[in-house]
Amino acid sequence: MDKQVIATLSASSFDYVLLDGDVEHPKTVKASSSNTDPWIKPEMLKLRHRIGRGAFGDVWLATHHQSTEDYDEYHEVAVKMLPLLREDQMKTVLEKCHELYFQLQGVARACGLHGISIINGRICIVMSFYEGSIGDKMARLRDGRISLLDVLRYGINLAQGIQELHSKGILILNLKPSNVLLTDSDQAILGDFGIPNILLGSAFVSSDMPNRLGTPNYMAPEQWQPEVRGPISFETDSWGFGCTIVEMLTGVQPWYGHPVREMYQSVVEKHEKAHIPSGLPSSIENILSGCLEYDLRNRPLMVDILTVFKSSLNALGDDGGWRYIGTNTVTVKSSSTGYTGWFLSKDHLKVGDTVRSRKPSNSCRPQNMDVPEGIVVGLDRNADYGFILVRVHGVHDPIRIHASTLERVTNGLAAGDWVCLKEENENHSPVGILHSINRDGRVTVGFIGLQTFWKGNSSELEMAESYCVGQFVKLKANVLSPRFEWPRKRGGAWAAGRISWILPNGCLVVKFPGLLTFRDEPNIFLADPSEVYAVSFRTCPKMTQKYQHIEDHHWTVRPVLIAFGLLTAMKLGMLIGRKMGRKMSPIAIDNESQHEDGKSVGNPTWTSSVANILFREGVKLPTGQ
Ligand SMILES: Nc1ncnc2c1ncn2[C@@H]1O[C@H](COP(=O)(O)OP(=O)(O)OP(=O)(O)O)[C@@H](O)[C@H]1O
Repeated sequence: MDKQVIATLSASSFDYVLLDGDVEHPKTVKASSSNTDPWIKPEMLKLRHRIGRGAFGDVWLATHHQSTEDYDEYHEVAVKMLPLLREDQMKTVLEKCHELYFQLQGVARACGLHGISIINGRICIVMSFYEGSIGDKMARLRDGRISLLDVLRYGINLAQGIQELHSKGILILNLKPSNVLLTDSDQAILGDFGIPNILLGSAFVSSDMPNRLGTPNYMAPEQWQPEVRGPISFETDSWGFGCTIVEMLTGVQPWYGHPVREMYQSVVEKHEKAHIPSGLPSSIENILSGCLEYDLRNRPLMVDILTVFKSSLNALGDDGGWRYIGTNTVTVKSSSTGYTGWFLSKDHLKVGDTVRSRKPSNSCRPQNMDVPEGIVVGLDRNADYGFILVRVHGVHDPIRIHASTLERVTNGLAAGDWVCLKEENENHSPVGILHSINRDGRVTVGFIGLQTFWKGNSSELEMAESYCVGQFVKLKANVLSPRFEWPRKRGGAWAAGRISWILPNGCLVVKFPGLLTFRDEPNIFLADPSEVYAVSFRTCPKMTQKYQHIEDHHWTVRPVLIAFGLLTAMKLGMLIGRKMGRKMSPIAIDNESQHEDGKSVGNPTWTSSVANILFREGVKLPTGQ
């Protein structure tokens, strides 16, 4: 028999007990109630009809009855009923909801949260009711497209709401037009506050509930498998925002009609993205393509989005048409370094910072180390991304250099460095990538095994071996059961693979060009950087290992080598045969002619040249010749 959850909410935590009972017909729900309590007694809620059914539960239109000695009020509310959870998950989810309730107090641009209840054993999030969403508005339009003017207006409202939640550390992870609600004054309001995140890891009673961190059409590459391809971060919402805006502009949902598996393949494996319509103002096109960058570090933050949307709205003419007001200050992607302007804008240099030349993205060695180490002594205030003055040891005058070519080094570390924890933690890979380091030493690191950033201090980290795209790697001999599947060659030895991509948590995407695969067999594998070592032609000690390394480059090496060997042997055989034939036949003919007419007997020129050839070829002449 199912158990009935009885919950008591207080400002600090939820207390709950489980009693035997029918979850569909709860007997009693005991709860404390005060002004600061999010708890709403279920009998105070009257569900009227269901508005919609989403992947993370149903939304109902309901009436909330509030009464005190002085007043009796009835409010229309929307109730999000979460899926039925297993008993052991209830407490965790209730605690998360409780925390969310207090975090959302005072947030202006997100749907108001009235409280939390439990009806029929299901956790209910009680929200303000709005007449409709952007999704509903699009559904009513003939072509489903929203005008650029309205897209910018709604986009600004939405970015403000997301920014408010981000400032409280909340990730939304479920941005889409149906989760952007519209007020009576046609303002956009954020209608979801990270419900996928609240439910992540929960065991649902119904097995068809997706254990997914969002709605597939809008999910960023790292969102599909945050522990493997993560971490999820604020920039994950930039992807969802980008998809939402593209849908508003085109009237077409990203990956519409595609099965979930195909969406995964397109976004995660093939690095595909929603199509940005052409003809947009360049600043909007630029920011949208930034939102849809595969590597989250290259995406803009909400603050960048807000700036661009606001300036683009100002640039719109009174008729809603586009008016040119200048070029965008942020470059899309630097061709020399491979970093986007959004990546570079995440850290601003200050006087006194220690800096060094920035490595090109995904490179192991710096291309030019103009500045191995220097101190910023002056900033060019006239340009956003201007030049700075750097004092370099041994150079008399400060060097004037572009800020984008430098990175800040704090306590010996810079964002992008490969690091490992001094004290190993079994929950995640020991090796990861540093994403940020504050001047006071606080760091965020992406590690395989963690869904979000590891946060700590630089004193807990040390440098680790770095990897780059193009390197060949092999599994370490002492790794008996690797974190990810790794292919073996004929004979059972681990194959060597080539790094084709590096994920933000240091996870290596490895291709095996030397592996002959058949139709459904994968040729792309993942690797934990702590479990592999780099192999190169130079470091292979023996000839056979060098050959094996070449063979690992491509599956055709062995067949081509065999074919080449056979061809050489055949050619050599034919050459010798031809030469032998040429040499033997005149002797035979001549011997015969000698017997027949005796004309050639005693021809010294012929006999000596034949003898020479035969001697060179090592053929023994019969005695007497
Ligand atoms: N506070 C609200 N007021 C009015 N309508 C709402 C409110 N919250 C959600 N809705 C509407 O209810 C419908 C269902 O919402 P719900 O969020 O459950 O579905 P979804 O967004 O499709 O899925 P998901 O569970 O992934 O969020 C949507 O059309 C949404 O616009």
